[in-house]
Amino acid sequence: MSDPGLPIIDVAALCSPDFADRREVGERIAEACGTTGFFYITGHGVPQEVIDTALAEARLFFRQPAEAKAGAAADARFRGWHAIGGALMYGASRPDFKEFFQMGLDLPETDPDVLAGQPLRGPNRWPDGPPGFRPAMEAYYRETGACGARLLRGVALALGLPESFFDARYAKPMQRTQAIYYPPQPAEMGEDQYGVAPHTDYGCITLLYQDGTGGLEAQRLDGAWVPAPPMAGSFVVNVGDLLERWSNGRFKSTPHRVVNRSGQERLSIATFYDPTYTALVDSRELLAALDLDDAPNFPPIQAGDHIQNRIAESKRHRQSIQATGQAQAGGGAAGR
Ligand SMILES: O=C(O)CCC(=O)C(=O)O
Ligand SMILES: [Fe+2]
Repeated sequence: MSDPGLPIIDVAALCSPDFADRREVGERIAEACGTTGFFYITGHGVPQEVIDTALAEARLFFRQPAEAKAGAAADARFRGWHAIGGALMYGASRPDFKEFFQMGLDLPETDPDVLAGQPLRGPNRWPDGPPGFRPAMEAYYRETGACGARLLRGVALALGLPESFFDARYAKPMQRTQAIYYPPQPAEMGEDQYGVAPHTDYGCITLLYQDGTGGLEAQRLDGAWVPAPPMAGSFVVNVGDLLERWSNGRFKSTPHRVVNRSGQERLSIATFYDPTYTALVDSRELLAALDLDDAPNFPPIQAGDHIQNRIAESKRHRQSIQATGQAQAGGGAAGR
């Protein structure tokens, strides 16, 4: 296992009955989040079989012809399959060279939040095949969500907050789990063609499992881009915008990107583990809890509104690029 130069944290002790053990993990998380905002976790408790099965089934799903995948074409809530050309990061000049399948908290049409038209809420959308895809993705969603909840207890400790701080704010999480497929990228596409253009994640924390291909890069505080290569059995975790806001800027939402220069296909599965839509992200809570006089660096915002705003921003950007004829691929919907 080569040293990726980013912190590797064994988080198994977050489940220890001994508070001192849990606090020690919190300290390591504080160190990582306060610097790169990008780290690897081991001892995460997600069974390897669940990960391997989800990767294998996702690979089978993506390798199908477009017509088969179109049966689960993304709806207005972003659930389902997004074809290539569907995502354009704010500031990028070309759509990301990737396709993806997104699922979230599976809510029936009769759910009060769905009835009220809360953005991104609703039932998942499934393709006809492969038959193992749905159960594999559902297991992955469940396990990585549980892992996200455990990890957030460590993040709370890292911020000097009660361990349970995030629990109530995740009663109905905006978890989005996304299988992402990067086709082999022809070299002639040039340097400004990204798998995912530089961006920060919109929510709190992201847990990412990547196959062995490589291509993910994170930006250090000094501006340098460093590789975050695959490390078998571990997740890459990064801080998103909402955690930066909640922490009043102590933890940074780290820019990252994917450049697939391998000549091979690449597969990853990201879980954006984000709060209830209506959870108020207010850094004054942290300042009060820690008895600090610092001024809040961000105005309070509803978690879902921030995520929705960033998706809308990315969509507007895509439309303006397409209007000026710069984009090489089109269709689908922007964002995640
Ligand atoms: O596929 C990856 O390695 C990263 C994907 C990513 O950063 C994203 O979708 O936000
Ligand atoms: Fe990302």
